Amino acid sequence: MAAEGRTLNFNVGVLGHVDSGKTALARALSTTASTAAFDKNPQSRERGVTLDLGFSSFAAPAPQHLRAGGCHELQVTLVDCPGHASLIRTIIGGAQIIDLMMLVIDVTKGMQTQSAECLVIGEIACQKMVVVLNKIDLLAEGKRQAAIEKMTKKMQKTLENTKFRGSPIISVAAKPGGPEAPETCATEGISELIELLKSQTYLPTRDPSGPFLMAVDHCFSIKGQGTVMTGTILSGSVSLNDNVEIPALKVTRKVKTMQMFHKPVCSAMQGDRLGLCVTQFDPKLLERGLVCTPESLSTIHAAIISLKKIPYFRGSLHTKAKFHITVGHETVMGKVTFFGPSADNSDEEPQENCFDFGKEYLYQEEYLCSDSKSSEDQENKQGAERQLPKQQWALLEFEKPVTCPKRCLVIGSKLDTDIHANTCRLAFHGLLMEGLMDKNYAETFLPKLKMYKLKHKEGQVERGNDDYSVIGRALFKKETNIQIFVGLKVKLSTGEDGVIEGSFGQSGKFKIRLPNGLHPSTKQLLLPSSKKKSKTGKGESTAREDERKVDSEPVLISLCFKRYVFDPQKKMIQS
Ligand SMILES: Nc1nc2c(ncn2[C@@H]2O[C@H](COP(=O)(O)OP(=O)(O)OP(=O)(O)O)[C@@H](O)[C@H]2O)c(=O)[nH]1
Ligand SMILES: [Mg+2]
Repeated sequence: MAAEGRTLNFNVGVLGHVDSGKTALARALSTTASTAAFDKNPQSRERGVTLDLGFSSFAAPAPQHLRAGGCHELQVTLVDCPGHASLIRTIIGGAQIIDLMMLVIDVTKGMQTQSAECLVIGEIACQKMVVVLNKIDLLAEGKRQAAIEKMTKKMQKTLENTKFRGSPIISVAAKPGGPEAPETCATEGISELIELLKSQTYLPTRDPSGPFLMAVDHCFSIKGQGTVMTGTILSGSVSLNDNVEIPALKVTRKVKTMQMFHKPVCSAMQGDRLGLCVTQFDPKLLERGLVCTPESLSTIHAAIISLKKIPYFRGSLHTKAKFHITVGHETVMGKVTFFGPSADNSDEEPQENCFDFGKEYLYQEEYLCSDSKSSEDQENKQGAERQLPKQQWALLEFEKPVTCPKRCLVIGSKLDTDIHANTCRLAFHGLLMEGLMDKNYAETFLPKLKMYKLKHKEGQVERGNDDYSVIGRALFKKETNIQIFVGLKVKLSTGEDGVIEGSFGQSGKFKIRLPNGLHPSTKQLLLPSSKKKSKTGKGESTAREDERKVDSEPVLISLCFKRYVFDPQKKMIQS
């Protein structure tokens, strides 16, 4: 192997709006490539392992810039992404394996809803992109060049605000004449695209450490040998005789043989496309799925993620709302609870790698973002109090358990949105910080999550009782058990600090003890006669107004406390 150099498997995702010609393009690429002159090795033409629908590949001698890195053969695996709902899963599933994304645009239509969604996914999951303007044969002959240039400019502008600014844009006709045209009809621009793809390849960082995880896209059995799973290694590495687990079937099997590029190998690692032959199991039970180091995946019922809203998502993100949540390779419905740093930690720098259970967190009714405000407004000093936290989290509670790797990518979307509604269905993306494996997490785990709500109640002083106590009202409902509030501190709008001493008579009234007594001025305010005294005025209108103000403005009582959302005792806490 060493003498002939390495073969690099480079994974290219083919994404785009429905009918933009992704499948046609993948087909044109693999056909053109395999019949092209550079494919001298007859062995590399034939397909050793049957590739599942959506996967195709072509081989080529490695371009010069890869040779320097010790790689002599290049295999490009095209991951042709199918329709909408499954698209999101496929991409997230392959997020770690797609080294480059081809965004296919129907040149007669330009950016469409799903093209935009693909761009969003690309921004989350991919590093590099090539835009392919397809169907140029549909442009009127005489105006073709001008139309291509116009669309190219438009696309450049679209990419301007993304991390793909300046990505190459190329125009092709993958299937000139459309579905009715004979298969032999000559394609346009495909060889140029292959050259472009080759020039865009790079030596991806592949990490053999950590648990082995492979996304299986095809599974079949070979008589007398075992069951073969083909797929792409998402993380870690695997060697002959390793035990691997198929979590969906809850079985463990031994690796008997392995093949890469039709050749037997003893080990393989992240990014490789592999055929893995293990001791027999019924291949029908696993069409697509995962195979991994035993017990390296966990099945979780809920999760804590760190997340960001996808700016193109027009809806708001409300606590208690339900989303389709893609966790690793599975998509389930889940309920979301948003939270952010506590008031004292709001300035803290984001922690991407861990979630600190020692800290306190502030419950949020919704994800906080600057959407509705202009960015100018945000910079404005006046907007300082609305300053956004640097990091926000969510608790996800799944309708059914999901099996996923640690730290996997999480995407929340509204897949039930009408696909013709022309809106981005992807709502947020994040990283799994903590998976909750216990089915009874609500009792066993959530109480450890110190997420609190700040509560503020306001009432009024009805009258003074004596120099050291007043009677309050309107702070509680009639039926509230005031007993549980006894001992809590309150503050009067006139400045005095007090403590709730107990209920007073019926109808929710209560007594407040003021350890430092009432201010003389407050006493004056609360005098029952103060209302009547006001008729003695000397005609000064301002004085009268003042008095009227006094009459109409009662002394307010404010009660502030915090309560941990998951505290089973619902204790009220004051600092
Ligand atoms: N005229 C013309 N038609 C094309 C071209 N490429 C694809 N088509 C046609 O466009 C239609 C859609 O092509 P597909 O390759 O199935 O598109 P897709 O993007 O894979 O579609 P989905 O997988 O359903 O999202 C088919 O009828 C193709 O024949 C092209 O270059 N020119
Ligand atoms: Mg297709």
